[in-house]
Amino acid sequence: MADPGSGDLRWAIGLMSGTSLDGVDAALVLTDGERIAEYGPALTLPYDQMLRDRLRLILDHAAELSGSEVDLKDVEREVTLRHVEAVTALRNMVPEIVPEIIGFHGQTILHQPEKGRSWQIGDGTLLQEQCGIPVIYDFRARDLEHGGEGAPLVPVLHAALLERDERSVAVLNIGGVANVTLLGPVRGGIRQIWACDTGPGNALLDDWAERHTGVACDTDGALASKGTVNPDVLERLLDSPYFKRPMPKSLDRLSFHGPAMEAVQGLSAEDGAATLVAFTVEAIARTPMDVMPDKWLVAGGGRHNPVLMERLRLRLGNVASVDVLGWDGDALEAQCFALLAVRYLRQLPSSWPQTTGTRQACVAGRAIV
Ligand SMILES: Nc1ncnc2c1ncn2[C@@H]1O[C@H](COP(=O)(O)OP(=O)(O)OP(=O)(O)O)[C@@H](O)[C@H]1O
Ligand SMILES: CC(=O)N[C@H]1[C@@H]2OC[C@@H](O2)[C@@H](O)[C@@H]1O[C@H](C)C(=O)O
Repeated sequence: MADPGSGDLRWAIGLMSGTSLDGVDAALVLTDGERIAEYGPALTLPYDQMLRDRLRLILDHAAELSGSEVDLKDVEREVTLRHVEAVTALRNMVPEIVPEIIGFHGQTILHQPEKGRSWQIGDGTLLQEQCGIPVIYDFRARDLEHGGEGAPLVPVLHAALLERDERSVAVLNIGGVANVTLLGPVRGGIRQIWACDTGPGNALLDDWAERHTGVACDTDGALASKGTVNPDVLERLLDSPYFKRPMPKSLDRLSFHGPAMEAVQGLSAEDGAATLVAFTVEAIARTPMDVMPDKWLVAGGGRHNPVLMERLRLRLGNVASVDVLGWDGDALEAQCFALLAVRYLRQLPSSWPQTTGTRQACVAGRAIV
């Protein structure tokens, strides 16, 4: 429950639409930007197939776009309106709560940290006008300006939630892309935090499943559970300098797409799925880490895939879904952007050299009031 003595506590809405292109996650939390004092409701508003298809087309060609294309502007408006709907639905669940701020991530269509660029579409002004609540958005720009990767930003939330756990813990988010936050053991009241994107999450498997079954993901690991990992193909998939690079580092949804799809090309639907699951797991396991965690906690849609979870357990040992801690593993990223919005209001930093490679601690976001 909320600590009534904390003057900085605010109800904040966080909005995240991830690289899976599956829809908008929205969450309401009471936070001072340093901890979550109370959880409100959370929901996912799925994108319809037409919007998904249009987004995918844009994502596939984003590197060639200028930003002024009519179709891009139209999709950006559609995406923003889906976010307005998500805010409305969330507010209707708890009409007695008045949110003071919205943290709006937007939809990433291109992530090129090596060029100092990360492109999220979404119209913050339209969202603010439609919802009547101040909006914080453009969370990755300042980090990139200071030489950082612009991602991942979620470590600040993981660290806040695990403040009382003194052991070394790794929190995995397995969405379209997978990322890890590594929290070192607490020593003298201080703990080190490292982070990076580890490799693909579900995005390659989603594309493979869609190609072979027409369904947007390998639901409950149905394909992968019937397949066998092809070790030669797996080693080819892992033959990228990315996996040897030290943290911090980050990825675009399509970073491995072409070569990976080519590598699995000749495999059966089942063996391809099993091999892509193994790719996600092995990339996580091979991430260079200064400290080995005592346990691994898994958030994001990948934790719903039993084949992926079983393989993680076999490879890493102590693995559990974050839900065992009472967290909502589907809402964590949205909750993060609520926390980041309040951190912006208090001008607290949200990324550091060890989490994104930025030269200095950065306050994330830009305000529309
Ligand atoms: N029952 C299920 N079985 C298998 N996979 C599932 C299931 N439910 C969800 N997923 C996977 O989870 C993915 C969505 O995960 P999530 O919402 O965490 O991703 P995201 O937030 O869009 O991505 P990112 O974190 O990279 O931005 C789906 O695309 C699918 O691959
Ligand atoms: C550029 C971008 O949108 N990156 C996402 C993506 O999805 C997972 C992983 O790659 C992570 O780095 C990031 O999202 C989360 C919310 C983050 O910034 O922590």
